[in-house]
Amino acid sequence: MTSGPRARSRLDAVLEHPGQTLIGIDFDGTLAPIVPDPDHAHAEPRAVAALARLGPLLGTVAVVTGRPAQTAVRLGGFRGVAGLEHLVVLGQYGVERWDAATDEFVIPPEPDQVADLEAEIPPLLDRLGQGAARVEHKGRAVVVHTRQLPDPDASFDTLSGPLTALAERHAMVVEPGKNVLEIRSPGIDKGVALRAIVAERGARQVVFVGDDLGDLPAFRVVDQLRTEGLGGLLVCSASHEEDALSGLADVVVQGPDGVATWLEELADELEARAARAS
Ligand SMILES: O=P(O)(O)OC[C@H]1O[C@H](O[C@H]2O[C@H](CO)[C@@H](O)[C@H](O)[C@H]2O)[C@H](O)[C@@H](O)[C@@H]1O
Repeated sequence: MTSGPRARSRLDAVLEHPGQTLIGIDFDGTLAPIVPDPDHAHAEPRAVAALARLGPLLGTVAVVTGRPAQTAVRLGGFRGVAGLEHLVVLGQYGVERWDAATDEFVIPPEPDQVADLEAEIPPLLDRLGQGAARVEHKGRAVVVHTRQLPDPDASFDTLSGPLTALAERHAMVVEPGKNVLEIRSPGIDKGVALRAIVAERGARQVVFVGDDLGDLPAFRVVDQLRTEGLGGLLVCSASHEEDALSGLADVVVQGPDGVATWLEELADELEARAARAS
């Protein structure tokens, strides 16, 4: 399940105090396999089933994603799953929230500057010869996808500078990801979101599972929380596309399939301990 004695002792702390543990998990590339069309992504069923086993055993299970909360709930199929009655989904990097317990969404109003910025994107893409790039509208953010273009990496490089300049003119920032450039408001990221829910839940152990650059702030916060006396375990969903997280992680698994297996093994071990204790 883990690699090395340090990772093992960090996992042991989780196993010994599951009720004080919060697990935060990313969606795309971690719970859901990467697919060309973002509307066709779906959570790996084995991973959802494993989370449903972990739900009653852990203090908190939270999906922390760049997706709008409503999209993540729909694509994840999280509503009404036995075992996930207390799941929390933090969407748009923590700006939005869904609580399974109440089935309520908290979705703040969209920033005014998004519509103005969006209007400038199609002519900019055309000028750069990238008019076929897919534009994903997320209400409070806009994502330009290059995965479906003939040369995704070259298109990403072509668009990176001009989209960053456009974002800056509208007081927004660019969040790069796997063949995506996402333009959104500054001020909140997955680290801020994770720290807030850890404090809200009074968690003493934090596990975070992620795969992409947008997960780095959460990885850094877990590191900081360790220096503040909490337990922390970092799991990387590795891929050939992004390597920024693997060197920081305690556990490296191969993509959403590996994540699902790791979650199943965690559930197996926690259920075995609970059975021994009863
Ligand atoms: O925080 P996450 O849950 O990882 O969401 C981040 C972005 O993920 C989505 O894009 C990624 O997944 C797509 C579907 O598999 C894929 O086509 C794309 O290339 C990936 O980068 C999503 O579309 C974005 O809105 C999210 O910001």
